[in-house]
Amino acid sequence: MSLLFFSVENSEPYLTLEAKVMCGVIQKNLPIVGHLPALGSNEPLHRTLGAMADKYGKVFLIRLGIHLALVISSWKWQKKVSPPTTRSSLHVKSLAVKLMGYDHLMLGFASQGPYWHDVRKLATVELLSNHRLELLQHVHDMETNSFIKELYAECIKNGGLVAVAMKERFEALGMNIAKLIAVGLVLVSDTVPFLGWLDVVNGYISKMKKTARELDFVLRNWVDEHRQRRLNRKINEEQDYIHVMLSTMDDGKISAQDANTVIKANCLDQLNLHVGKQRQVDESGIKNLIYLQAIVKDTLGLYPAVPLSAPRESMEDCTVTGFHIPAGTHLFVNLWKLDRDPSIWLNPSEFIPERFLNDHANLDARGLHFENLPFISGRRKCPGISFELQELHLTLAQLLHAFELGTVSDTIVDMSEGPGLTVPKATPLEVILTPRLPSMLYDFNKQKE
Ligand code: HEM
Repeated sequence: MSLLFFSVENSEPYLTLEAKVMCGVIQKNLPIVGHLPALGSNEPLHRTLGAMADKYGKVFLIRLGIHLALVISSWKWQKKVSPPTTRSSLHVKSLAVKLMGYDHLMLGFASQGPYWHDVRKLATVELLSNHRLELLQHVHDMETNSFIKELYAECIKNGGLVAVAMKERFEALGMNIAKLIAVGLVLVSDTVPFLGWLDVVNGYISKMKKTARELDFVLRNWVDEHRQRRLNRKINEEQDYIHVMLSTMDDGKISAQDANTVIKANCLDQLNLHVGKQRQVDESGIKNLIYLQAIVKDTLGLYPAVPLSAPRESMEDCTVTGFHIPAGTHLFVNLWKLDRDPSIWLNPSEFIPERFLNDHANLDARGLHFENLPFISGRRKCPGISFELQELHLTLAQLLHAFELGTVSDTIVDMSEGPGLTVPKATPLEVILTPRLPSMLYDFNKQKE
C-alpha cells in the first residue's frame, strides 16, 4: 500500500468546513449513515473521530468533501498501513497546503520527493541529530537554568511565591532553545508547541511531589559522593595557598588563627558554590529519573501534541486486512485514540505514570512501539523526537525540583482543548510557584556581590 502525508496548519477548521458540506460514514457493507452534527461543532476533530471509533469500530471510512478517508484508531491497523519504508507516495494537493506550507517548502508540508528528502536529511542528520544535540547540550542546560532562575527571582521579589502564566514562558524558552540549536526550524513554536504536559497539574500534585522527591534522592546521593571527592581534592589544592599564608604568618603579617579561618572560609565558599551548581539537575542526571520519564510518557500518550496524523493518500487500489481501499483514499491515524486503547492500557484516560514502571516499562515513544505513537512512526515521523524529549525532561525536572506547584485558589485546571493542528489548552494555565530549594543554588548571593 502506498501512503503519504501532508500537513496542514490549522487543518481542523479546514477539514471541519469541508466535512460540514458533505460528510457521512461508510463502513464495510454499510451505507452512508448521514451527516455528523458533531463535525460541525467546536469539538476537536480527534475527539469526534474517537467517538465514532467507539461507535463504528477501530477502522472506518468517512466521506470528507469529495474524498473518502480511512480513519484508523488502533495500533494493530496502524501497523498494517504504515510500514516504515512505504514507497512511491503521492502528496495530497490542495490549495490550503500550498498556501500554508509556503508552496510545499516547509518540511512538514513538502511532498515526498527529492526536495523533501534533502531537507529531511538536513534536519535529521545535521540540525536535530543526536550528535548535534549532545554538542549543544550546554545550550539546553543554560537556557533552562536561566528560565528557572528568572522564575525564582520573581518568587523572591514577590515575597516567596508567584502566580505565573506558563504558556508564554514555555513558548519563550522553546523558542530560545530552538533558535540556538536549530536555526531554520523556527516553525517549532507555531506548529508544534510542546507544552501540554504541564496539564498534568490537574489533580496530580502528589505525582509531582513524588517526582521532586525522586530528584532530591538522586541528586543527594550524587552530591554527597561528589562533595566528599571534591573536598579531598580541594584540600590538596589548598596546600599551595596554605604555604603562602604560612610564609605571610612568618613575616608577622597574619596570625595562625586568622590564616586558618581564611583558608577554611575560602575552601568552603568555593565548594558550596560548586556543589550548589551541581544540585541543579542537568541533562546527564535525567537517565536516573525513571518516574519523571514515566510522567512524560504518560502525558504524551494522554495529550499527544499532534493528535491526528496529517492525511496521507493511497496511490493505488489496495486491500487492508480484507477492506477494499480505493486509490485516492485519504488516511488519518487518530493518535489520540490509539494511545487510549483499553485493550492495551488499564484505565487509558487516567494519568497513571506507574504503568510505564511496570507492565509497559520497556515502551518508549520513539515510534518503535505501535501501542504508543505520539511522534508517529515511519518515514514522516517527527524528526524532533530527541530534541523534544531532552527539553521536556530537563524543563520538567528543573521546574519540579525548584518549586512546589499549585493552582490559583486550589482550583482544578480546566483541561479543555482549543482548536488547532496541535492541542493547545483552551484556557491559559496559571500556576503558583513556591521555591523548594535555597536561593544559594541560584547564585543570588554571588549576583549581589
Ligand atoms: C511533544 C512534541 C512533539 C510531538 C508530539 C510531535 C509529533 C509529530 C508528529 C506526530 C509528526 C507527524 C505529523 C504527520 O502526520 O505528518 C511530526 C512531524 C514533524 N515534527 Fe514533530 N512533534 C513534536 C515536536 C517537534 C519539535 C520540537 C520539532 C522541531 C525541533 C518537530 C519537528 C517536526 C517536523 C519538521 C515534522 C515534519 C516531518 C516530515 O514531514 O518529514 N516536532 N511531529
